[in-house]
Amino acid sequence: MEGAKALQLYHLGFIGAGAMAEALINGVLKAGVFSPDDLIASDINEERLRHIREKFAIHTTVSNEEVMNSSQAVILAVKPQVLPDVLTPLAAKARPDQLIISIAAGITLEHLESILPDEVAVVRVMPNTPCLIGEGAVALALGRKVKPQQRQLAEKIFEAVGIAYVLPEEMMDAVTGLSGSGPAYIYLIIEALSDAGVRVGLPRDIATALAAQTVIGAARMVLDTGRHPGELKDMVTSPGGTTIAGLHALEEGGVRGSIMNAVMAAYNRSRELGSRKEREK
Ligand SMILES: NC(=O)C1=CN([C@@H]2O[C@H](COP(=O)(O)OP(=O)(O)OC[C@H]3O[C@@H](n4cnc5c(N)ncnc54)[C@H](O)[C@@H]3O)[C@@H](O)[C@H]2O)C=CC1
Ligand SMILES: O=C(O)[C@@H]1CCC=N1
Repeated sequence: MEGAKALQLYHLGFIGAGAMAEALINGVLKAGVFSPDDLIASDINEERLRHIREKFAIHTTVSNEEVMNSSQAVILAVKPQVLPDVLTPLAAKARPDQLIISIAAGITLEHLESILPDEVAVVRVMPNTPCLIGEGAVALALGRKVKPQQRQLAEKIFEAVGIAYVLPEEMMDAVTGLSGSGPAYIYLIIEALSDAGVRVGLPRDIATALAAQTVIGAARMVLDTGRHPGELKDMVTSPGGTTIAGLHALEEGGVRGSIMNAVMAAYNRSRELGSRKEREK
């Protein structure tokens, strides 16, 4: 262990220190819910651990077992394809006073509970990368053994990094298709808007800034006014004006259908990842 607190529990441990773990570590530290001394992370990739240690000054280790043994709550942040193999050898170390949180797309509570000892509490969570800056959209599904205090802990972690809803597990694949994968769809749209700006003569940096701020502004209008997106769209759209010409082009391009297809495709893939046979492909 590098810089460990002997015999003391960490509040939160991460098994897998990749992109999503990094977003969550940054988010909880930035929100001030935990300090670096409260956190520990493990990974098989020592380069990742060095990066995480240098960026956040948290404790790191190559031993997943150490994270399991020393943390009050453990976030399983490895890929769904390897999660069962990572968790199985650690399962016997899990304790009833601990909370196990999986952020792996597709992996069901039933599957996680079947690996862990009977009395251990599990929460399945679908975060997204904007948790990095406290703007995440997160859904939590509670396992059978989760006590009120453990639910509070899970909510505290994820409310610190964005908006967090406790939902029935049946909705988790849908959440994955929408908000879990969704940032990537929006980046693609921002990139396309920026390209379009360059195509009509704007400098790249200005085009990207205008595109990104337009997405932020439009999203804030939806959340802050509570108005239907269609009504807000109509507010932009003058009769015979520029916007309706642009909207017509989007409708001709089938953008609504494409976006719905994207969410459906990610939803279906999340369901596939939940099935053992498909994960092994
Ligand atoms: N990236 C995203 O936007 C989101 C990811 N997720 C979920 O988060 C999980 C992690 O995804 P990412 O961070 O994107 O992947 P990633 O590939 O960036 O991170 C996974 C990390 O796990 C490590 N790892 C692999 N085998 C290990 C082992 N045996 N023990 C310890 N560490 C090991 C890898 O070295 C890597 O650093 C996945 O299950 C994914 O479904 C959920 C929501 C959003
Ligand atoms: O692409 C993936 O599988 C992960 C899960 C949701 C977002 N990224």
